[in-house]
Amino acid sequence: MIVKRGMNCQFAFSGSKKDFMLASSAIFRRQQFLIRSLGSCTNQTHQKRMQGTKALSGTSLEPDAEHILRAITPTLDRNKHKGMAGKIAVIGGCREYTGAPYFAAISALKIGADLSHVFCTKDAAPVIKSYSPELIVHPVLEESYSVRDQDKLSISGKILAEVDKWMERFDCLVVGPGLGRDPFLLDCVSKILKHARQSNVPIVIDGDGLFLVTNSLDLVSGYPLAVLTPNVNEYKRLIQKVLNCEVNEQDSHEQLLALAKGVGGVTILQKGKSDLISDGETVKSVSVYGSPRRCGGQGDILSGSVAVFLSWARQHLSTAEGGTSISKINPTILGCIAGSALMRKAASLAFQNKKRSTLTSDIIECLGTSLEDICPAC
Ligand SMILES: NC(=O)C1=CN([C@@H]2O[C@H](COP(=O)(O)OP(=O)(O)OC[C@H]3O[C@@H](n4cnc5c(N)ncnc54)[C@H](OP(=O)(O)O)[C@@H]3O)[C@@H](O)[C@H]2O)[C@@H](O)CC1
Ligand SMILES: Nc1ncnc2c1ncn2[C@@H]1O[C@H](COP(=O)(O)OP(=O)(O)OP(=O)(O)O)[C@@H](O)[C@H]1O
Ligand SMILES: [Mg+2]
Repeated sequence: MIVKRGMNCQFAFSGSKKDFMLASSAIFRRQQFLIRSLGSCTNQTHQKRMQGTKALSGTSLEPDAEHILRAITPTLDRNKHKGMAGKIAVIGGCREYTGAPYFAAISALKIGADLSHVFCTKDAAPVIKSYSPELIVHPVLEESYSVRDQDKLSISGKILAEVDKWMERFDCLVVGPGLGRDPFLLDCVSKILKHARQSNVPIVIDGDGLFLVTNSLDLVSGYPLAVLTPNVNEYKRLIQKVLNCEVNEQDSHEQLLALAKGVGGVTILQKGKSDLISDGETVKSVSVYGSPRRCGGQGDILSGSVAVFLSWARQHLSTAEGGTSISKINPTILGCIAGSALMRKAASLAFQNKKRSTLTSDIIECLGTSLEDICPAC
């Protein structure tokens, strides 16, 4: 029996010494937990207050992501026509991977883009179409095994022409989810990247797209509308290639800044426990609590989300009258902050509902509610 005497927590205890130790250590742990919780509440309140004043000033590391989400998400207006809320294209999807391009493309729609295209290999297309009738799927890419050497030049020309027909209409490309690493296919995608760049179309590069650009940095170097979204492995490869050293976790901000500068000022979103974002000028961090589930495909949701928010940020900045509080921030950075914060909020919500069985599709189902919470549609 435990009797609590007053506030100083002394106990009358009947039982063995071992029982007493166990019980008191449990109480001690509970007390510590409460103290930590109080501390973190105070910290959070303090942090919120700080965010209110500093978040958008460019000096704060952790920006007010909700404010950014509210500012850049377009209103729903009956005068708008189809396409005005964003047209996104994902270049990815091969024999092995059909989930990744689907996750990226459907996430873009679930957040609020009007049209989402997927350019994938011929084998992957019927599979991706069967996941969703909402996606516009182009079975245009080819892998080496299906192309004779003598046909490569003409086929690559046809692929490029097919993508070019659409290029100028897209607000953003996502290149790489489930793309695979076939050399002929990657060669065609290099050409698509060059055309996108010539047309000033923003590009989010993820997954195997990062494998491609890490080996051919010229494809993105110096292009301010390029966003790279590396995971731990992809980041390591980029650091080795660009800075010729190993990842340094002690100086992670400085190293990310140097990496983004080293690739000519592209924006890099380094995914992890906290997401770190830099364009070579500034570093921002998104640490909104996400989910402890690490199922595959969450990076794909992120790349589709960043594509939408980056398009919306550009649209917002081009139409905003005078200086809004975020008008001086690079739209690629705004897109990354918004995409990362929403993805993490949705992951947290999905985990509350599904716990260990949380899957990527559960997180996608929470994207709408999570955005609605921050930024109601009406
Ligand atoms: N459903 C689908 O279609 C999906 C398809 N996807 C597509 O797959 C393609 C390849 O992408 P990727 O992410 O598997 O390749 P990459 O980063 O080289 O990792 C390879 C290996 O590295 C390891 N590893 C990974 N993270 C680590 C970490 N944090 N810390 C330590 N180790 C870590 C881990 O190896 P392991 O633990 O098994 O040794 C992992 O298996 C790409 O196109 C992508 O879009 C995915 O989007 C998922 C959903
Ligand atoms: N340790 C972590 N804690 C919380 N969130 C994390 C953690 N690691 C990654 N994330 C979040 O999960 C998302 C996907 O990151 P991840 O590193 O899993 O990408 P990925 O490996 O490219 O995923 P994919 O399986 O789609 O290829 C990011 O938004 C990131 O913020
Ligand atoms: Mg990935």
